[in-house]
Amino acid sequence: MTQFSRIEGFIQSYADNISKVLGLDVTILDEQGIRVSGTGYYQDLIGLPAPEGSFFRMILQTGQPGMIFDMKKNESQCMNCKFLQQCRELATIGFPVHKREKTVGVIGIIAFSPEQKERMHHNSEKWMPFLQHTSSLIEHKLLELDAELEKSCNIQEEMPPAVMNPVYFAQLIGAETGLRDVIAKAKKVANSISTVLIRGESGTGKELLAKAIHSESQRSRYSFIAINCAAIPEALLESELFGYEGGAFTGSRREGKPGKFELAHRGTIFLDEVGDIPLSLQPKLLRVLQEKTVDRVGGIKTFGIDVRVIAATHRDLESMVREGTFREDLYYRLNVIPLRLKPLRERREDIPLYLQHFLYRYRTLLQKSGLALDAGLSKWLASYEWPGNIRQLENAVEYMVNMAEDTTISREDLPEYLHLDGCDQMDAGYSGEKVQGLEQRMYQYEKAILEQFFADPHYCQDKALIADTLQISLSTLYRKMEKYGLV
Ligand SMILES: Nc1ncnc2c1ncn2[C@@H]1O[C@H](COP(=O)(O)OP(=O)(O)OP(=O)(O)O)[C@@H](O)[C@H]1O
Repeated sequence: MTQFSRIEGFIQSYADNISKVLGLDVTILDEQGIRVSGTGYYQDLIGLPAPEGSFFRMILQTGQPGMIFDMKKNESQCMNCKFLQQCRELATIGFPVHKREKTVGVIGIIAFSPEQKERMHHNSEKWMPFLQHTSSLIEHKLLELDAELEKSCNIQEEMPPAVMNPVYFAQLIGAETGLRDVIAKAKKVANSISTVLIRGESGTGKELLAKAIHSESQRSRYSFIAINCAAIPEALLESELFGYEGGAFTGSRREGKPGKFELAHRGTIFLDEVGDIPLSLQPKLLRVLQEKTVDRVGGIKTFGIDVRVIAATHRDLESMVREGTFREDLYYRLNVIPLRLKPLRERREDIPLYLQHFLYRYRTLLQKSGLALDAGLSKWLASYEWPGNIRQLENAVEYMVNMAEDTTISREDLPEYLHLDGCDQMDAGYSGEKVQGLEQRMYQYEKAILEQFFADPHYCQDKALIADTLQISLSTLYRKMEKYGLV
């Protein structure tokens, strides 16, 4: 979307009026060469790009007005036009629209009949200043719009930024080991405006990484606003994200309420569980991401926002796009900088670091400073699959520190579910062999089967064949690939 799309109605009324006054067809293009308004023949072409190499595109490039009084003879200006053979125009005048010295559009008037062509020929000297005047009016309208947007931004600027303890990349456990690559990428894009999409299972540290990106960016003195799209009922999510005006719906505050996007102005918004955003809201989110403006629910004003977007999901968005539950255009808009956080089972070297980190934290918090982990238990914990990832590991350590009665945390102090998951088979002397529960064994087994297929040259390029052979649907295959890190 360009600046013209925000004043579409205004521009179309100009096109209609010029057409009436001059008795010719009118078309107006935006800076990308998209027809934003048109009369007569051009009405049906609104929203479509002008042909590559066409006369109006040339005006966009040069920023100079131009006329062609005989399209058939003046082939030099039309020679590169991809539409030349089908063109029915007889004569045309094109005038650029500038904004602060930059060419941001073109107004064109077109003759289709010999009589119109004749009139254009005779009146061109009078019509040029007229077109220039129209162009200035459009520029004026665009500048007015900028000022309005700026004003709405300034109002937001007066809001105090939300307080958040900064998180630095170096503080993240695994920054030098299992997370080194992803953190290196995150550092590179910390100051960019591009949208980041963090993928990873639940509890892998997506929100923490988002906070670190914000903390190490130039936006860090403004707000980091997080919203969990899965946790808010569909009926409320729209007003939470985009805000509402007073009286927008029953029970709403009289003075209205800014949405998370407005609150994040100049800062960062973290759209957690973005894969759970309902289809009905996806077009509005896409519009906000593209146009960087927000319309509150029940409002008529548009707020300009300057927000860095970081989204996260544990969902297989590609499958969702294929199944039609997630819009493809929104997916591409979000997935500009993809970052993937590996689950703990794929970076086992980090598990002892997390164990030590959380042990230290809870020993201190619970004032049990002398507490240590039994060596055998420590090895077993390092070999465990941790389906809930870091959150689960932290939770287990907190539980154990609470339960421990003497200076060593032992098997008896483990949460119940870990007993069920195989730790009871651990010898007192611990053999060092990994002991796994049924769920973990199934996991390894399924992963190994898929890895075999992807290592086989006969199958590896043909996912449909793999899905057929395993008698599962293609979307199930994609889900499993995501789960086992085979994408
Ligand atoms: N690299 C890390 N170093 C230290 N602590 C971490 C790290 N990653 C995650 N944690 C901790 O693990 C817990 C879960 O992290 P976080 O909430 O960021 O995960 P998430 O992937 O966003 O989870 P969900 O998808 O369920 O929302 C938090 O307590 C967080 O502080």
